[in-house]
Amino acid sequence: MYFYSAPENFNEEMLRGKRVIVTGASSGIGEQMAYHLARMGAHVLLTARTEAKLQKVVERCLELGAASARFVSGSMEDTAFAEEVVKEAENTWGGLDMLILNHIGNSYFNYFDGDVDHIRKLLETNFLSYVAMTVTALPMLKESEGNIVVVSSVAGKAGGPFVAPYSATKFALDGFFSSLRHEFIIDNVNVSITLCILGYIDTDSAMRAVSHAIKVAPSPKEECALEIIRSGALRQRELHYPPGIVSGMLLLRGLAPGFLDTLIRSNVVVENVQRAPPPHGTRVPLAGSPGSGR
Ligand SMILES: NC(=O)C1=CN([C@@H]2O[C@H](COP(=O)(O)OP(=O)(O)OC[C@H]3O[C@@H](n4cnc5c(N)ncnc54)[C@H](OP(=O)(O)O)[C@@H]3O)[C@@H](O)[C@H]2O)C=CC1
Ligand SMILES: C[C@H](CCC(=O)NCCS(=O)(=O)O)[C@H]1CC[C@H]2[C@@H]3C(=O)C[C@@H]4C[C@H](O)CC[C@]4(C)[C@H]3CC[C@]12C
Repeated sequence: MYFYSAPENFNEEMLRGKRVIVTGASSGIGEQMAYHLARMGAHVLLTARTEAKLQKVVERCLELGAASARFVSGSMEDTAFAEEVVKEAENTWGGLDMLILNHIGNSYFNYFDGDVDHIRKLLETNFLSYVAMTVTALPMLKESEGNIVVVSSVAGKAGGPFVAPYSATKFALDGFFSSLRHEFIIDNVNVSITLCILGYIDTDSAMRAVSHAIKVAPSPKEECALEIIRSGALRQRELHYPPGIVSGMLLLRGLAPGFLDTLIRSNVVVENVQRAPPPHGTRVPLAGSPGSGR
């Protein structure tokens, strides 16, 4: 069986009255998802660290027609906070229909600097908190036959330069959630898992981090956010956005991985990626300098 009772066509009415958690909702794609869901008449529970931003997003959601909108602020570095957010949904709504896991912690677009603690911390934020929220939400999602939506990246399917810590956390999501999806199907658990494989999107933080060094044009965050909600509601296995570019990359990954690697590197202006000087006597460079042939 491919997937239980997946609807074929998306209709915004599908989200009316649904109870949805969106993480990383104070900016970027998460903020845009909150606005789409509000317009569709959903109940939204939003989370991120910055209370002042969340307050504004909640106000806008109410203006746009959300059935209800509230927020909980805190850091996903702490899995106890991740669980707390889901419990807030349980206490407020008594159930949950859709869990959208979207937040990421700060990282860098540069040569891997050898900082193992940064990877550990990023795994807590970008991966373990996703697992913790899923575990706590599962009884409610089973009850509602709901949806888990996991926002990932092409960097979680194919390695590229300068995103080693980030890429590791996104690959971890694929491994975990793809395995869990099998178990749900084997056990007839009617909870869908949608893994969203995104290319470069024009959010402020992504543009700040990479616009000086990436040759391809970013895709619009508003459309991206709508496609994520749509694919979750349709219970799709994976979303590829923007579709042509991402699906093409994944096809090449199977057919000609070496060629895909060359293509990925050719889209990066390596000269514009400045190697940060290591703090005095602490870090050893792990790769040759740009142009040294490594
Ligand atoms: N933009 C892009 O080009 C791409 C993005 N993606 C994926 O899309 C998703 C959204 O990315 P994007 O919108 O660009 O990112 P943004 O930086 O715009 O948003 C990140 C969100 O996460 C929150 N956040 C940051 N740190 C923490 C933390 N420690 N605990 C809890 N929340 C935190 C931020 O709010 P606050 O600071 O208030 O906590 C913010 O709401 C991510 O999963 C990303 O990997 C995938 C591919 C490409
Ligand atoms: C570097 C980003 C990590 C998140 C972050 O820390 N943002 C704040 C930076 S700021 O302090 O300056 O504001 C990455 C988040 C999304 C990444 C992009 C992505 O996932 C798609 C492409 C994957 C490819 O392998 C490399 C290029 C990407 C556009 C990639 C670039 C790094 C991110 C923007």
